[in-house]
Amino acid sequence: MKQKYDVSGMTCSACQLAVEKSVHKLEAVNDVSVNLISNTMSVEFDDSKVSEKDIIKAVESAGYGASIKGDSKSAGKTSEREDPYELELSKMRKRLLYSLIFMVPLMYIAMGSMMGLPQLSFLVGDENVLIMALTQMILTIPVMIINSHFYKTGFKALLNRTPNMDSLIAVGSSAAFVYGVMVMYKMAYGFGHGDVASVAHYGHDLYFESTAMILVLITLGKYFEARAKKRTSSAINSLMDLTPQFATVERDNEQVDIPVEEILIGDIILVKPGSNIPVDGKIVSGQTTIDESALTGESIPVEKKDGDNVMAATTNKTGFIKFEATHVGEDTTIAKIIELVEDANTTKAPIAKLADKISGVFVPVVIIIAIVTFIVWMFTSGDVSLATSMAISVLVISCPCALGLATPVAIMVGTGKGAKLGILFKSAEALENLHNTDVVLLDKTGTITSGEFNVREVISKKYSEEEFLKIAASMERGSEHPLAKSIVKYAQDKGIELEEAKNFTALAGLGVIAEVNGKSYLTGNLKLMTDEEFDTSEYEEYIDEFSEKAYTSIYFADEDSVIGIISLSDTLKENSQEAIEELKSLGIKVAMVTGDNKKTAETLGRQLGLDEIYSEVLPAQKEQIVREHIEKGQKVCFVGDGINDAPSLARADIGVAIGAGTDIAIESADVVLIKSSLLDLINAIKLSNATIKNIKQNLFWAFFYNTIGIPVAAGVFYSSFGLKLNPMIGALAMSLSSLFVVSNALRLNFFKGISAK
Ligand SMILES: Nc1ncnc2c1ncn2[C@@H]1O[C@H](COP(=O)(O)OP(=O)(O)OP(=O)(O)O)[C@@H](O)[C@H]1O
Ligand SMILES: [Cu+]
Repeated sequence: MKQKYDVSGMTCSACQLAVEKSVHKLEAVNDVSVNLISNTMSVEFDDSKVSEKDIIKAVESAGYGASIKGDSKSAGKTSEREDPYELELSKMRKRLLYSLIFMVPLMYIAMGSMMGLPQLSFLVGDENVLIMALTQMILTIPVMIINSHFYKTGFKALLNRTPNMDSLIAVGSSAAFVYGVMVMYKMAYGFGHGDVASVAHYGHDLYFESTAMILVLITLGKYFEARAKKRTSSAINSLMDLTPQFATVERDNEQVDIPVEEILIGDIILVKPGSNIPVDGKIVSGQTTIDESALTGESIPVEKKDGDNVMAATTNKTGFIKFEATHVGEDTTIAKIIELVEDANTTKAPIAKLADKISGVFVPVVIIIAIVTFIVWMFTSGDVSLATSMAISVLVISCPCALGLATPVAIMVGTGKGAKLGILFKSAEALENLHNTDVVLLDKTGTITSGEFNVREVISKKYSEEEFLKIAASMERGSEHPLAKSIVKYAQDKGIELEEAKNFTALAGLGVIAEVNGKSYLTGNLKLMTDEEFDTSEYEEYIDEFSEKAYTSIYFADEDSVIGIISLSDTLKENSQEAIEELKSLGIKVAMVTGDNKKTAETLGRQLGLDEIYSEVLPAQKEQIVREHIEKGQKVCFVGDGINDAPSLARADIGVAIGAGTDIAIESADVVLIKSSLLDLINAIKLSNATIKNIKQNLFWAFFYNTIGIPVAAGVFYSSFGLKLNPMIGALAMSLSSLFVVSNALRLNFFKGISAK
């Protein structure tokens, strides 16, 4: 089974890896991936062999907290939704403020005298140097206490032998503090032996202010980072905000306002014009127009009356309606969309693998480099102060978070942006891979065309039109196929009374067998007719003529012979032509794969300028075609909507389902286009491209920063260029570097898709 957990206490990608490793060690855990941005973990495990308790324990043994996602009462509920980022931010704001109370005087004492600022008399002069040092130490300790979480998590992780970024900060800042204390001992020794002059110069390299400054700067950096991270989830939050928190419900003939999460299925809900719909349901009285753009992208409001469905998060425009709740809580359409997007963020993009590997060994390697730096400078210069300062700089300048954040933060913004545009990516991998597409295979009915057929010709040489339609529509009533639905509707509109069909059997990709009035009938395409050895020549001339117009014709036969045909036309979706041209201009091959007959398919295919056309394919053959393309080494994207497309959607490198399609198609796909427009396929590909570009920039930056930063901090350029970094500058650089990554990812919010002309 698959389960999601909330994980608390993680600060950087080393933590993430520690959790993953610890959980992966459990037997019967097949897959685990932790997301640092959403602080979630998704685990796939065999629940007959490991329990959820074991998993939670494993996370705890790595030093972090875990709870099952959605376990806490408030999870997923609109009104009680707490903002974890806001909590974190207010905590850090407090820490910063309290730290400043001690930081300001500390910096004044430590740096002020060098800048010639007036100082308290008991702190100046060689004879007072010990008092000055003591004062600095006393001011530093509170800052360390206020920011002690770095030490708690850092040292704990170090002891767990999974050091993380906090370990670096903890070791770096406490090394500076310990050094300061040691210097004070030396001073005291000097004083005790009457050697005041020789110890006075120590007053300038105590590093107490570095200890405090490192802590404050990193907290400050984390604060800005959290603020930026908060914005990365803004797209999802704005989706959540579309459902109102309260609703007016009729209970015991009284109207009561209750929180949305208390609405039960069957409740009658009242909605005034201008309000958003709280849950999914069916109108029982009133009529109105509803703006469904948030969910379907369709900007023209839809007329709704008695018996029509309404969806949560859409806006009631004009009328007052009462509706009955049919789906509440996690079952509403909007909740499912949000869950999809959130789920995508618990998966890992393949491009993150390298960064993950590196950040797994990053911290120990940095600690080793720091030790080597210290030893080398000790031996070459003999200056403890210099060696200490360099080693500390190495520790605090190294930034594993920039590496770890590079991918997930961009995926977060990318999937959120996608959701806003009506493109749902179900996994990070889908968002990453889509941009590599070589060939797009498009299903015809419902994908390129609207799938809403119009009956054009009804021809029967055996029965009157009415008699024939009666048989045809009666048999088709049991079918889900768009062709069938249109025929039924056509007959009903003509006022034809339908019969009960018996022994209904659907033949996927071929047609239908059913009994009407005790007689058995068959309907379907030419292939079905030839398979059953029916002579179709009587209708050939009509079929040929209608195929030229890209009509789809189906045959009807009784036990003896063909009794008639019905020809239907489908309309191209508004943007299909434009979308196909765009795809080709992106250098992607476009093919159509359809169950429809050859002539109809080719007429349409020529019209659209498709590269390849596959017609009269059975559902299993569709999947076969996908496989053949994959075997040729192409990255295949399949776009479809029907039940018969599900295997192909699952097989393709990327399966894209049309939002208006069947549930099973949506289930099998990696990407869902809510607005059901092919133009969004272009947007999805372009968004994938933009996201990957962004990730690459982030990764480049993170690698570049560390490969330059660490050597500079280690003093590699000190001897030749005199380049030496103060630990405080190191801490500042480190804060800025992860902030850079997050800010860069936020630029993805400016992505603009093409929209319908
Ligand atoms: N209920 C039905 N009644 C009559 N004919 C049917 C029915 N279902 C399928 N057929 C026939 O089988 C053919 C193939 O159907 P299938 O569902 O595989 O693809 P399609 O809907 O035509 O197109 P696409 O593959 O592009 O979605 C149809 O074109 C039609 O001729
Ligand atoms: Cu960092």
